[in-house]
Amino acid sequence: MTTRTDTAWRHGTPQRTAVLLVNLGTPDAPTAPALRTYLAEFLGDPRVVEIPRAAWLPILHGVILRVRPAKSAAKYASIWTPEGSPLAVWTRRQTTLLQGHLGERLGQPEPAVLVRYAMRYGNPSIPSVLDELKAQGATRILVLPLYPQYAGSTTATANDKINEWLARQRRQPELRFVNHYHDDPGYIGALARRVTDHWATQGRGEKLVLSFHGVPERTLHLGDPYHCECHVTARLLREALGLRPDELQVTFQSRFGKAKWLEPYTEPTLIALAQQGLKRVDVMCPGFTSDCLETLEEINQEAREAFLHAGGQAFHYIPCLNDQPQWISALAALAERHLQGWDVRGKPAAELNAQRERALAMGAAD
Ligand SMILES: C=CC1=C(C)c2cc3[nH]c(cc4nc(cc5[nH]c(cc1n2)c(C)c5CCC(=O)O)C(CCC(=O)O)=C4C)c(C)c3C=C
Ligand SMILES: [Fe+2]
Ligand SMILES: [Fe+2]
Repeated sequence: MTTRTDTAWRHGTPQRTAVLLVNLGTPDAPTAPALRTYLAEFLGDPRVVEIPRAAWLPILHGVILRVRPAKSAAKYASIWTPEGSPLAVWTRRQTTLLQGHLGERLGQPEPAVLVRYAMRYGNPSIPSVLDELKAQGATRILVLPLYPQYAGSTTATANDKINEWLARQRRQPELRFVNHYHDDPGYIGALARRVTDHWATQGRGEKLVLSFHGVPERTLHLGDPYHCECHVTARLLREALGLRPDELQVTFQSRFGKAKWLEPYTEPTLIALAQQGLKRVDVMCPGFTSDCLETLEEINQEAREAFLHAGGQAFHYIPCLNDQPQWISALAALAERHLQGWDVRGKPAAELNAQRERALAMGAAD
């Protein structure tokens, strides 16, 4: 329902631009009750589990939410930090760094562009952050998901949540959505730098495995571009590193449920490589822009153990982009390119206000 009164902005309010970083979200604590709340929201999303509600909700509430929270909580406990869940810690840090970077690049001490983050599931929620941005006078919002590859189960559902909020506003901000940046040279360059920095200090493995989060294979046939975008990222990264096709392999992790997901699966591939005599593997997860449960526990703990148990001798995990300076620069450049049409660059807030006041004085605007 539309809000009856909507007086966040008065006549003559200057344009204020914001960048909203959107990430998946994470539980508030590594405990079974916190996991139950988080998983109920996440797995109750029809964009994530595309099974008719009448069939899925009894399974979710009857079986999954009874068993999975405690198991997942134990996994989260193994990666939790004093500052909280790694996904939340890195997302906060990326937000702070991007705010500094954009302020600096746009040449203003007082940020003309506000940078905030919101989580699709859990906290801070998308509607709460949008309310806050609106109250701070953000009349234009650039939505930048922290997912380089587009998927219905990540990018689209975040956009849906934003549009749900928009539908409740009497006076709507202008919105712009970045769909994907899987082939962005800044993103690819930051990934390549991550790998070459690792090789410079740790030497190089016989193969570089790129493990992306999986999705049901069915979504590929239904037209979701995710699979293709993961492969484009991998090819561009391979070219940037000057590797032969056989020196790099794409795999998909985190299968959920019984259906077929994108193949090849990460852990069985690593086991097969070890069994074929591969001694050292380097593993990286380019689809995750922050280290999180799926990289720190599933890859760096579980997959490592499986590879070593199958006869591999060295497993090198290359961390996600996190707060790497090249990555923050790439994000800033990406945001700036999308902000260009909004004419923010080089126009400090003070100048925009002065322009507005001149126009008002001349009676050219209300
Ligand atoms: C990066 C892209 C991601 C896609 C695509 C994605 C699809 C997807 N995920 C699930 C189920 C789960 N994922 C879980 C954790 C999780 N997933 C992503 C990213 C993508 N998921 C991240 C970054 C994380 C980690 C969050 C963190 O807190 O660190 C979980 C929760 C953990 C668990 O209980 O295993 C589930 C469940 C499905 C079903 C799906 C596509 C349909
Ligand atoms: Fe996931
Ligand atoms: Fe997982």
